[in-house]
Amino acid sequence: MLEEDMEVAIKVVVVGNGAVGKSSMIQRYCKGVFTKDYKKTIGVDFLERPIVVNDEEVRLMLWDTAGQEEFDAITKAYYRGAQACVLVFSTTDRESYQAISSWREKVEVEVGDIPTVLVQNKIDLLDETVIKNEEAEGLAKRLKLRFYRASVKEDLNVTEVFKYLAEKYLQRLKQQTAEEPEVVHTTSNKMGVFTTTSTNVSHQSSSNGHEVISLRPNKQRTKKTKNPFGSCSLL
Ligand SMILES: Nc1nc2c(ncn2[C@@H]2O[C@H](COP(=O)(O)OP(=O)(O)OP(=O)(O)O)[C@@H](O)[C@H]2O)c(=O)[nH]1
Repeated sequence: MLEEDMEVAIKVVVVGNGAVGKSSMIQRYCKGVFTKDYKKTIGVDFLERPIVVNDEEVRLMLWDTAGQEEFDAITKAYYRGAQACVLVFSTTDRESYQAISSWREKVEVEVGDIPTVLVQNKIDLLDETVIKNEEAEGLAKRLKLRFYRASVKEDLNVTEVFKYLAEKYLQRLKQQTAEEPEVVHTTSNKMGVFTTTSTNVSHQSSSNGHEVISLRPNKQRTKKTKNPFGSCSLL
């Protein structure tokens, strides 16, 4: 167990070329909806969803970054403090597949090696695929990443992606805590990107610079989480 009665918040960045389905994935996961309209993300959006992983309460904070290079300067700033990453490409867009390594580098430069997953979205459009299965699997192997084929439209494998990342993150966190229990200390200003105003928040940083935001229990909030989408909010 992590510290009892603490809730861990994990900042997850979702990155990849424009129109691969990043916003749709986050909307699907946090709100349970899918829209056919394409609305280009300007800069960064953010939604959250609480989940329970191995009996731990975890709050996933999902950062939706713009895929267009014109927004690179803005989005890079938001990678800082990220604790997990989803790299997305589309079944019908070869360029988005070819760009994956460079997206990974952009994130790594800012935050180092964090739990990361590779997602091929839009597999409902497999008839129109421009990427062979072996190619996608080869990429995952080269990058040493868990690989999911998903369809946000059909709600295939979306939950699994985020569950995997949360598990992987908690696993690393426990390893670090077990190896170096004395280095968990409180910081006050590192996580400026989290705009929560709760007085029950404490920020912690572990030895490798990964950030842990622990939210002390807020009875009102934890009691009304029966609907997993109920407490999603767009900031
Ligand atoms: N067929 C199909 N279409 C999808 C799927 N996921 C997303 N789309 C569509 O793809 C288009 C782009 O989706 P977005 O979620 O806006 O893409 P994005 O990656 O956030 O794009 P940027 O904001 O430009 O970075 C929209 O028209 C979505 O409806 C899917 O699984 N299958």
